[in-house]
Amino acid sequence: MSKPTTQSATQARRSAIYLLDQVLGEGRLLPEILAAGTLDTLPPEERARAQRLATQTLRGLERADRLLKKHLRKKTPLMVHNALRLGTVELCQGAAAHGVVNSMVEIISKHKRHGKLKGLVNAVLRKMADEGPAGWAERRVPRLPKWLRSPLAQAWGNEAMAAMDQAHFNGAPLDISAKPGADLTDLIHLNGTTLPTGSVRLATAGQVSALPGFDDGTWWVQDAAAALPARVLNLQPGESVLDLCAAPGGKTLQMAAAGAKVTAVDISKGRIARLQDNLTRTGLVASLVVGDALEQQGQYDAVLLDAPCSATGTIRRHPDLPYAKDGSEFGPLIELQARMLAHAWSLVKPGGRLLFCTCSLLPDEGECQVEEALEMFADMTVDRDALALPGVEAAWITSEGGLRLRPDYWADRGGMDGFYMACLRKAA
Ligand SMILES: C[S@@+](CC[C@H](N)C(=O)[O-])C[C@H]1O[C@@H](n2cnc3c(N)ncnc32)[C@H](O)[C@@H]1O
Repeated sequence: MSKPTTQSATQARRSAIYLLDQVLGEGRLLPEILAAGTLDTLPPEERARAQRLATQTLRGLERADRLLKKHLRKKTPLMVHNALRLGTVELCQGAAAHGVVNSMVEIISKHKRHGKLKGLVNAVLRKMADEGPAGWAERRVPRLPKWLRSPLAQAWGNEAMAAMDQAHFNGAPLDISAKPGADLTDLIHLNGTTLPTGSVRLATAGQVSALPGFDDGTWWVQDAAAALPARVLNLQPGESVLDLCAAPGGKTLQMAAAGAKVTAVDISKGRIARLQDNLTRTGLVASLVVGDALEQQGQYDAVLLDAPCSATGTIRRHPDLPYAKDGSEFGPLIELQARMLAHAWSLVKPGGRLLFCTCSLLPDEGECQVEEALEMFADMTVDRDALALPGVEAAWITSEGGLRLRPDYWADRGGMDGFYMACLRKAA
């Protein structure tokens, strides 16, 4: 990556502050802000840099606020506070002081309403340049906001919660799934390793589309945990499978690559278009449907339901989530998941199977859903044998027979997304 000019570095910082304002002030998620085309006028490198800076700041937000606290006696406008937070995180993570301070002072001085606070920004960031880096290392690992940390600590215990905080702070490497038999030697030579479950992990990736094999469509980006539901389902060539809530399609690609006849359904037209792009690039085939999972009909050898959920398992990649959300939508989501699971069950042929999964850390969106379904449907059993896969550890298997994955697992390998899955068999 080339070194940005002073002007483009300042523009990336200005955009990063805007992203932070939107997440922390308006409760919007980063992907939603970016999908609205807000940063589309920036050159791709600047856009990527703005995104990276905002993400880094959200991961370190609690530390930055603790360091800034003693220098901010009065309430500071959010935009100025976010500039200070970003500046603090950059300075504490090794950026050159003059670049960061000059940039932030320029951004604030040109701001219509807050221009008069440029002196404050200058003074505080100069102090941060002096004391910040040492103070940074001494502060505790940033914790999730209480509204989310409390239920997770209650579910998994304080020790696990601390390990999950660490995993969220560390962020996530890039994981790759490939077509069966694909040769990924070039990726492995780059700086990749093969994980025990078969995914390939790159410690540092840079621009994904520039990596070897991307243009040939031999692989796609997919977290190692997210790659397990399709492996557990273990489709055989020619089997019919309904992929509910399918986009952008990591699991669709796996199932199509296994030779199954895949029908992929998603309610979002835009996300189905991304799924189509992924199929085109990889040369794989699936029938795509824009529609509501609850309205699908038919009978399939297998159904995979990746139900909409809190996405709390993906905070390593999406540190905006705990700040943009407040948990108020969890109740309706849990209720929707139960309805979807019941409907999906009606679409499974006798003798077939349903793979239920969510990228959530909340038992209400995983273990509890399956326990309740098992009570409700007399013809449903859990297929524990389906979990006997390379790399799946016995300790991850739950009492009801599902697979619980958490971001603190594989800590020495770089973690994994939080996920829950269970393979449910219908009586023949
Ligand atoms: C967790 S994501 C799916 C990820 C996907 N399975 C994959 O592997 O790439 C959840 C998806 O559910 C879709 N969705 C939400 N409500 C839906 C509904 N009622 N019917 C169908 N899809 C829905 C969303 O548009 C979103 O794409």
